[in-house]
Amino acid sequence: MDVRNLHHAYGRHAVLRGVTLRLPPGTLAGIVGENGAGKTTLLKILSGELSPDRGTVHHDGGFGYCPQAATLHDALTVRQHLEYFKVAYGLSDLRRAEEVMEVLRFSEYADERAGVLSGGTRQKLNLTLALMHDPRVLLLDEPYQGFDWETYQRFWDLAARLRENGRSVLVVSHLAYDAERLDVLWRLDDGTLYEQSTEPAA
Ligand SMILES: Nc1ncnc2c1ncn2[C@@H]1O[C@H](COP(=O)(O)OP(=O)(O)OP(=O)(O)O)[C@@H](O)[C@H]1O
Repeated sequence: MDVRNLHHAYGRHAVLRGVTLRLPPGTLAGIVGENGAGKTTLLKILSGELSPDRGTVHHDGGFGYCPQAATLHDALTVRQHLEYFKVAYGLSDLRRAEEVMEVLRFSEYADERAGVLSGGTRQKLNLTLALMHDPRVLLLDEPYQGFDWETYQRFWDLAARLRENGRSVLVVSHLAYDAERLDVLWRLDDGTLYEQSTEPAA
């Protein structure tokens, strides 16, 4: 994914003022920024949901987008969500979805309706839906929100595996999480990205 000089404003409020980044295959990258810094705006532009005022986004091949607010249908079960997305993605089976569910340990919820799931389990489903077609580029907005510690660790194992398989993963969060797991970390501040060290603090 190659992103050049993105600018975006809501009315007179300039949120992005020249964002440039490159995500080569096999990269695990992070963007942190305070509330309102423009992280979601940037992800919406990268995913194509929003057109930038200026700048370009190039990527070759499919991508998965895990938005901050889970877009689930409360009346449908977990399995029905998977079947729906299987058709939408044109997949022949649910093998990959089942693998992700195993890793995140929520296979036993397959027949539960989304409306009765806990926040963390909803987020697991949200993540599975973004990953089940094995996209080349993954855009994840606060992906571990509501996860307990063990699930949080499993999330990072999953991200590391994707990276080993040549996928590009971009994790966006307001927290300066475990930076040493990342190849590159940027801070979004005042509409621009600043590269941060990923070395553990001494
Ligand atoms: N549709 C919109 N119309 C007008 N202003 C908006 C709109 N969406 C976002 N904004 C404003 O743009 C700024 C950036 O919002 P954005 O949601 O991208 O930030 P964020 O970094 O994702 O924040 P958070 O960490 O709180 O989720 C905020 O000041 C927000 O109020």
